[in-house]
Amino acid sequence: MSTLWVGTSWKMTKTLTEARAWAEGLREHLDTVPDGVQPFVIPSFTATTTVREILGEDSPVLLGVQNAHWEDTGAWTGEVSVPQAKDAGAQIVEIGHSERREHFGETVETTRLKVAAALRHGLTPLLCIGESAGVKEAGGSSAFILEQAAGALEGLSEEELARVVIAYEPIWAIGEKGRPATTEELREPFAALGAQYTGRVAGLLYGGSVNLDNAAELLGIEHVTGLFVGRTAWELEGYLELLAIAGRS
Ligand SMILES: O=C[C@H](O)COP(=O)(O)O
Repeated sequence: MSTLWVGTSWKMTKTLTEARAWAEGLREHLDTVPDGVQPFVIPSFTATTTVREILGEDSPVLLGVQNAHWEDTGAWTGEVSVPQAKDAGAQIVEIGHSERREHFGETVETTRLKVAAALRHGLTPLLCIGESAGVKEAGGSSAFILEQAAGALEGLSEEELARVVIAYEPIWAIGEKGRPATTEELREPFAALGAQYTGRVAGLLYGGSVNLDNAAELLGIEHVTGLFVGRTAWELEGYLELLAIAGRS
């Protein structure tokens, strides 16, 4: 059985006090992380080093950042580079989340550059893809996400591809304004992604309104090898329960 990845991005939430409490709580419960489950947490940049220090250097919990620039250094005010993220303790770089595509001009081209930068520095790119409600209604979900993925992963060798994690997060299913996807709705896009990427990438995750009631069912969809979670995992209890659910899947 392949590893099940179960992780959370905190998006733009949590003070350092809150980040500390969550990370310390997780550290205390590490013995409950089931075998075969790969936990990861992606805090705001401000909490990266704090969470790294609390979890420790050799933690089984992987640590990520929510974005990083494709250049290693330079005059890019407001940006953080992959080497800087690595220096702060990150092992994963989240790339292309729909909120970044919508609000911050992320494109297929910038996701490609960022995937390459993460790989160049030995970090795991967590590439997010997902279609809008309009694309879904027009019947174009699978073609759209395959194009996003192919564009971002263009030119990679099989060895490099094997280090990439893909998270399929339909925009219509994400966040407060989203609605949970049904397993029926997800079967076709995952079949399309699976046909291309199962066995070639490190993980094929689902994200978007994952909760304690739908997590097991989502993990049962063919080709799904993990969950990428927002709100449900922001409370540590929710995250621990998701890890336990994955352990039973
Ligand atoms: O990064 C996580 C996803 O955007 C999902 O967020 P959500 O679980 O709150 O819908």
